[in-house]
Amino acid sequence: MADLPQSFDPSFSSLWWPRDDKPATDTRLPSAGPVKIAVIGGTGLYKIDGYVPIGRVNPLTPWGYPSAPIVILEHGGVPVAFLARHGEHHQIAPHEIPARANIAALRSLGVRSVVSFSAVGSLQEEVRPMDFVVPDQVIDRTKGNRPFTFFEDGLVGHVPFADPYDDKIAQVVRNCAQHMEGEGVVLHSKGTAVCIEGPQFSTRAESHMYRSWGGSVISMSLLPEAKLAREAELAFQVICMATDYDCWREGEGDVDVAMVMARMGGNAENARRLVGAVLDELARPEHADLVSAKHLEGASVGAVAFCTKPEGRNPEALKKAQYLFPGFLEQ
Ligand SMILES: CSC[C@H]1O[C@H](OP(=O)(O)O)[C@H](O)[C@@H]1O
Ligand SMILES: Nc1ncnc2[nH]cnc12
Repeated sequence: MADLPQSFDPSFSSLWWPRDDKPATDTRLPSAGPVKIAVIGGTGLYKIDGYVPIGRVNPLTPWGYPSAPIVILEHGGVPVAFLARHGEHHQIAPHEIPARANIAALRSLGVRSVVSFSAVGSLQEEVRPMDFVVPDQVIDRTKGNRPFTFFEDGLVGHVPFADPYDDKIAQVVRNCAQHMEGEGVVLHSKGTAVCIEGPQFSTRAESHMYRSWGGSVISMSLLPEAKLAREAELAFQVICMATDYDCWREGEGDVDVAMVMARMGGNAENARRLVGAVLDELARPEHADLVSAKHLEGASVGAVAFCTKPEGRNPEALKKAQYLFPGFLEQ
């Protein structure tokens, strides 16, 4: 059996077994302690340079397996978990992403802060392809087909979501990008993201409508990851990279996959450098509380405890929630 981190709850040890039932012999978990920081990579970001892979884990959560085995990377003694949102071969469509398993699996490893990465269309002239955007708002245009909450089936919880992303992580990203301005990194420090259902791109009428709503960028993967991270008390921020002007801009080709891939490829180096700089910064001791998401601790327990009375709580739903929060609402 693989070495487990000190903080790891042994009752979940059997979950550290790869999907194909092969022993996790390639898993050497970090000596530096629990893995607190994770990166979720989207289109075009399938690895992070400068980090050494030291293990792969594939936890079976009450919501199934994550999109891909989670790769544990290490750099300067700091462990980071990396998860490919669309699977290792980009074989999972946005509406098929097992977002609950992804977030739950990361949390089960000790992760408390997540930097997510998304390829997006630009809805504003000034957000040029290759620019980065750190959104502070999101408009949900998914169709309710995707699982978007951990609290259901006899356990109700309503967490605040007025500010869907984590401004403390966003500030770290902004500072890092500022230092990289002369090196071709252009970052817009705020913005409203629109998350559509996909997998088809938008119609021209929709694209114009999203612009009129004040949307800055558009993607298919910004939600429900963020909602679930909030419920799981993880500090979560998405970094977007514009790859196209969707289909609203006259004289510009309408978005297609080849365009997205080409622009991601063209700017992949900057994306990796930005993510690397953010991780290095987050690893500094002054960000220890942020990385541990101390500012979110207890929010979900409260959100449920005030809602569903003890006699109405479904034991099965409670057991699932206890995977996220061991001891959750135990009498
Ligand atoms: C391959 S184009 C559409 C695809 O790109 C974005 O992916 P991600 O956000 O994971 O980087 C978009 O959301 C779609 O999934
Ligand atoms: N125009 C677009 N719409 C939705 N998702 C995208 N990902 C990249 N470009 C996109």
